[in-house]
Amino acid sequence: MTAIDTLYATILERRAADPSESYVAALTGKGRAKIAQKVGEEAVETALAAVGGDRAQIAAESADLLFHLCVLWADCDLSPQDIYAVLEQRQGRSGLAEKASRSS
Ligand SMILES: N=c1c2ncn([C@@H]3O[C@H](COP(=O)(O)OP(=O)(O)OP(=O)(O)O)[C@@H](O)[C@H]3O)c2ncn1[C@@H]1O[C@H](COP(=O)(O)O)[C@@H](O)[C@H]1O
Repeated sequence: MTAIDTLYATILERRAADPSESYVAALTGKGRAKIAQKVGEEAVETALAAVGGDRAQIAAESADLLFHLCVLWADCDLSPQDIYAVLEQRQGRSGLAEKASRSS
């Protein structure tokens, strides 16, 4: 099990928790648009940290991003395995071939 699988399992458990005791439950209760907004904010913070070049900050922002992405997947009824399956389908294919297939 990867750290993402473990985190995702925790998120599934916490979705139905008391929102006053659980960030996952509180954010989930605000709806998918709010979760998606948080993913966007954390992605920007990760990108800005990368430009700044502080490796510890990049790692911390990346962890925030992955966490919020997992909350979003859970809300969309997608599991990490669904994402891994897409990544595995792309394994061994050139990124340029992938790009060409998307634009055709
Ligand atoms: N990995 C995380 C994790 N990463 C980040 N965060 C929270 O994500 C929030 C987002 O950070 P921001 O700086 O954007 O803060 P904010 O101002 O509080 O956010 P908003 O008010 O805008 O929503 C912070 O409150 C962090 O604590 C996390 N909260 C929970 N987890 C994991 O989820 C598990 C369940 O958490 P609870 O649901 O709180 O029990 C925990 O045990 C952890 O394993």
